[in-house]
Amino acid sequence: MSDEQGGFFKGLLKRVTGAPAPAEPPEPGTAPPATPEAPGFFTRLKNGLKKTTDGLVGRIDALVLGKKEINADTLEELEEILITSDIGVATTVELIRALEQRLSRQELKDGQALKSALKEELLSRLLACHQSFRPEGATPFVVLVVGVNGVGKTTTIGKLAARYAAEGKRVLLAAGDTFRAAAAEQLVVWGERAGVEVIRHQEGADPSAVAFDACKAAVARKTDLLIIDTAGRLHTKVNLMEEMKKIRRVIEREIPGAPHETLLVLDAATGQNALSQARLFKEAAGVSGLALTKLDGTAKGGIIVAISRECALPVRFIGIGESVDDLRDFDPQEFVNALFQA
Ligand SMILES: Nc1nc2c(ncn2[C@@H]2O[C@H](COP(=O)(O)OP(=O)(O)OP(=O)(O)O)[C@@H](O)[C@H]2O)c(=O)[nH]1
Repeated sequence: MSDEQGGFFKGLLKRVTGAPAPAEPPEPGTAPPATPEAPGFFTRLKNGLKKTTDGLVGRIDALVLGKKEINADTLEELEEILITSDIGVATTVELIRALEQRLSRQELKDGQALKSALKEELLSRLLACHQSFRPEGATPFVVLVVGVNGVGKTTTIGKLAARYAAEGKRVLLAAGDTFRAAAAEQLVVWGERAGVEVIRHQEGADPSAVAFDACKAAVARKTDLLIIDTAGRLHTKVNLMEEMKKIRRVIEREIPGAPHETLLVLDAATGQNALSQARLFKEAAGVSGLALTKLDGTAKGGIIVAISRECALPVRFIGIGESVDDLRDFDPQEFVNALFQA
């Protein structure tokens, strides 16, 4: 079993066996203990972003602590913090320029004002290219999911299938990753859990043939949402990129206007690497939206700002854990609030 499979099945096992033990009955005459509420998504988001918060906001706090005034030197030090928090050089330069202007307008009186100004500037950049994912306006609505291996594509598809099936949509999955039999198995497990069918072929089959069959089946079954997985292909392999173009051509021919979304899945923990994958895939694969996974447990969450700003692509979803409800619509306001632990 590969590490990825191992991780997947371990995650599954954890979920299966991780149910809390039945509570002891309360002592006679005592009130039953209050059942702790499962933490809400915002709390989980805050917890998930903790490392990024510590690395970014924590260092800003340390920078301004005890400072009587914010000046050009403070902004220079802030520049270094932003760059090393994976916000990216281009976006950092832009942010620092905006803060310099605020400084010259005497708007940055103290550390708190600096933090608030930075929060506003980050938010406005995230909002500039924000657009939520709405699988509407076409039946079937076809989503092609791309990205290098191990970033969380299959998991993301599984989570989306579960969510939209629960909303009452007719969902169909296609196991276009025919390079690894385990990839299709993994998708089938997610499909079973969500009560969603999976179109799959033998290992080594032509992924375009899977896409073709899936499109035909989706039209025949009046599916609302068809999600097509692809192999974890490396952007350096030209032939694999060509194959992705072939899959697109097949989909376009079968369902005019499709794919309606080409979702690039990126592992946030890979930082600058995720940014270069986004640049390459954007051109080669016609990416229209992004899913940033594994924001939990990484200090590199700032990459979300760099990617959405520098690639001008909307972040549709963020992943903050392995369980089914750890994939959420990306909400810029909620994200910056969680980042600044507001
Ligand atoms: N902590 C955390 N783990 C995640 C998240 N999303 C996915 N994972 C884990 O990342 C690992 C890889 O996920 P997969 O979905 O198998 O990745 P993939 O891109 O489909 O990989 P290939 O099938 O090899 O192409 C699994 O162990 C997932 O449980 C997330 O948001 N947070």
